[in-house]
Amino acid sequence: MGECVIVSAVGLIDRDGRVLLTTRPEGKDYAGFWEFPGGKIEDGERAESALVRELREELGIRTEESCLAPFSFGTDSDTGLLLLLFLCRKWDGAAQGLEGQELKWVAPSELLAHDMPPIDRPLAAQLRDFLSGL
Ligand SMILES: Nc1nc2c([nH]c(=O)n2[C@H]2C[C@H](O)[C@@H](COP(=O)(O)OP(=O)(O)OP(=O)(O)O)O2)c(=O)[nH]1
Repeated sequence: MGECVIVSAVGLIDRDGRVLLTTRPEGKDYAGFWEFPGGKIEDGERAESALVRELREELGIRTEESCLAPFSFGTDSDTGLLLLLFLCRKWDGAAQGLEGQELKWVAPSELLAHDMPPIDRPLAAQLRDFLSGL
């Protein structure tokens, strides 16, 4: 049994109700797949501070822990990955792909039309339903 890797990720929701997806960089797991921005939580780090840090490093936007609302989580039994998905509607700055990743603001109904790692698909479906008021 391998280690549990915990990842914090976020559904950033803009004023039009669209969600930001970004591509996974070349050379990493699931390269080219669409994902929610975020990354691994470092030793001793809180889930929310990891996200605030990742959003600054990867997208150049600033947010605060109090702007991150826990939404859902998913697990991958093959890899032991635990993905914590937060939602955020408030940040400063315009998101840019600082690590060469592509960015796309996606309508909730279009989320599942994107290739995503398996752990993301049920989360994307929940998010679509939540944003559509189902
Ligand atoms: N950020 C993010 N990672 C995801 C998602 N879905 C999913 O399976 N993952 C996986 C891919 C990776 O195995 C892991 C995240 O690791 P990462 O590569 O982004 O983390 P990191 O920036 O700390 O990377 P590194 O230290 O390994 O370079 O979670 C998702 O929606 N967002």
